[in-house]
Amino acid sequence: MNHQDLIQACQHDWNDYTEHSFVQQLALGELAHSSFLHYLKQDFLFLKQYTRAYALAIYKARSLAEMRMALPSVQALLESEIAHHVNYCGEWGISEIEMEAEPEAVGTVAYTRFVLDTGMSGDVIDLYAALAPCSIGYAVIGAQLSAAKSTKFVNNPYANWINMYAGEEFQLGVEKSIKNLDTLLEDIELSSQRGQRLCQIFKTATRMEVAFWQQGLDQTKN
Ligand SMILES: Cc1ncc(CO)c(N)n1
Ligand SMILES: Cc1ncsc1CCO
Repeated sequence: MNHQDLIQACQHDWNDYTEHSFVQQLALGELAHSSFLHYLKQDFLFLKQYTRAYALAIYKARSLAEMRMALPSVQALLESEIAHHVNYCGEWGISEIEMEAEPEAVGTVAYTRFVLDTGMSGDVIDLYAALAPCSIGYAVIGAQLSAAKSTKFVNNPYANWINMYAGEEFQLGVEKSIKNLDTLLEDIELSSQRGQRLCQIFKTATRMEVAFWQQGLDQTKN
């Protein structure tokens, strides 16, 4: 099996995730500031836990080659993506210290602890199945938004966000992660118990992504 099988096994949830109303409104620059700000602060907290999960992938690795697989992601998260969120929040008048002091929303706790628990109680492939919707989904969303004629890049306060996920650094990083995931999945039969379990994990994380967007939208104040 490969990563496409994981997506196809939850195609409906996958579409809800990658075409969510939060994303559509963001592309048009019509998303409420209150929604985006809540999302951005929660996503910062999400990324801290998510980086711990990538570090767990090094701990759970069975070989040096597998240990090396996770390192670029840890680095990209700490030095690039989280830094981007901190800068972004800075522009909106919020400091890193304030962001770290923000309480985690229930959807943030649920998603990150699901990923960490899957990795703690399972093996390294279970962990990668739980990590995968995050990186693959945002790469799909970034590419879709940057290709769509309807996306606004001028007078859109969220243009930076789109450019980051559509940008080469993120896209190439995810391409590499997908190659690694496909290597790990190569010898697993989709219809086997193991294959079905991985589909289940991937689907749960995808549903958590839908809830994460919704958590932002629910903060809409006019
Ligand atoms: C919730 C969530 N999923 C995926 C990404 C992509 O890294 C992110 N920043 N946040
Ligand atoms: C930077 C980054 N963000 C989520 S995953 C990842 C590493 C590439 O998969």
